[in-house]
Amino acid sequence: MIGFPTSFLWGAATSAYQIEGSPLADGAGASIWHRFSREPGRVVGGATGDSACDHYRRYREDIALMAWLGINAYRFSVAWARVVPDGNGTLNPKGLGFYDRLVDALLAQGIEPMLTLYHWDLPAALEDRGGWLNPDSAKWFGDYAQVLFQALDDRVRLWLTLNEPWVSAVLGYLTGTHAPGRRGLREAALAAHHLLLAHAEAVTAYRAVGRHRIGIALNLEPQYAASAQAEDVEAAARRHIYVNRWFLDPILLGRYPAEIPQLFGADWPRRALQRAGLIRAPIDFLGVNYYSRALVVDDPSGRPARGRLVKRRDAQLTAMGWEIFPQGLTEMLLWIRREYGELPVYITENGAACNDPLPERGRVLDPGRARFLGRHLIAAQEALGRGVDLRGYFAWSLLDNFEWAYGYSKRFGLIHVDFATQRRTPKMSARFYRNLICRGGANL
Ligand SMILES: OC[C@@H]1[C@@H](O)[C@H](O)[C@@H](O)c2[nH]c(CCc3ccccc3)c[n+]21
Repeated sequence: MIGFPTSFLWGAATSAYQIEGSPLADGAGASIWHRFSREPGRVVGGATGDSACDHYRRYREDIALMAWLGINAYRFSVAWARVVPDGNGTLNPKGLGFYDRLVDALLAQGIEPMLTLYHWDLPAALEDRGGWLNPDSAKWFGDYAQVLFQALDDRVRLWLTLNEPWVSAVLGYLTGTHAPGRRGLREAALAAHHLLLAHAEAVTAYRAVGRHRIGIALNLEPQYAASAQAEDVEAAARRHIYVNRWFLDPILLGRYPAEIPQLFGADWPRRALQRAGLIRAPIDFLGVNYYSRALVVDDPSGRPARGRLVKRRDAQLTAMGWEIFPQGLTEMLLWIRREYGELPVYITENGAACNDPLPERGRVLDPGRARFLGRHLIAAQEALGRGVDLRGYFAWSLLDNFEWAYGYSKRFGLIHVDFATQRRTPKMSARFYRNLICRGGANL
């Protein structure tokens, strides 16, 4: 088993709305999650990101924790509405100033910033103009990206355009469980298309001014048939197109999978097919967010992929109910290489929600999370040994934080946060990860 390259990035990941708090401070505009979390019934316990981890004010303390952890990279996202409060127009220097200081403080600790331009928190003012359903959304995003390229490309060398556009489109516009909470197959397909055009707009803009590397972070999930029955095998194949290829193909091949218009039927935006070619703006690396696999049975009523998810009775699950399945990471990484060729890859998210005990005498014993990380790093090492050009791993998440519709009821952090006092307590898994990084991932 070969080890990890010495240049390997050992990181941790977060996102703006989930950790920053102070959503309207210093001239920031509201985001769709600021609005959505205030709508009754949308978030467990009626929680919002008003405080979250108070990272907007405590970022220096958190960077000191990153230094203690020994990570050499940190993935974070920029809140679009801090930098451009109405989404497309006047800049807010104070908003940009926060990220300027954050990047400098990271570099001062020898921590490589990986910046996600968009992690679901669209400016509310743009939602009022149709949001991702408006064909202008790609240009809005390109203009915003340009601002950040100008301001930070002298220090940020790893850029991500979007975090999981599939989730933005499906949970935001089909299931309605995420902001902006709309429900419609046609809207989801249209939003997805505009998100892809926005990604391409930003990559194209970067090619004109950027000196480093840009990619995108996708939630990728291997789909397994729950039985050998033909109808289950076909359902898993359909869901593979729906969850993985719907976005990978346009981004990396410049065309939608042929099966996608069939899955969406009359709800598929016809013009999308002609414009798919615009989406293939070559990227420098792919970000893979891996958590679990899906086990699929045929479900003729399931829209649009006509497949339903099941769990094995003996499956080990995280506190999210997701099956712990490390080999799926190896298989996904190998599949990407077979299907799309040699492309540098970073695991931009991997982690587990666990029912952690409360801190006791400054310790939080979360052996399940340490074991999850270890098993997935072994799976990553397996892929490396079989030729995958894996450049880094970002644990989700540095801190317990606002877990979207679950509010603060699900904890993914390496570091425990007491949201009442904002006290941070590194968990056992943080020490495990720290020790592992110290030895460069040897003897996993
Ligand atoms: O749910 C844990 C994390 C979120 O906190 C991140 O913001 C997000 O990037 C992220 N993506 C996934 C996997 C895809 C997914 C997203 C939302 C709900 C279910 C699955 C898991 N996570």
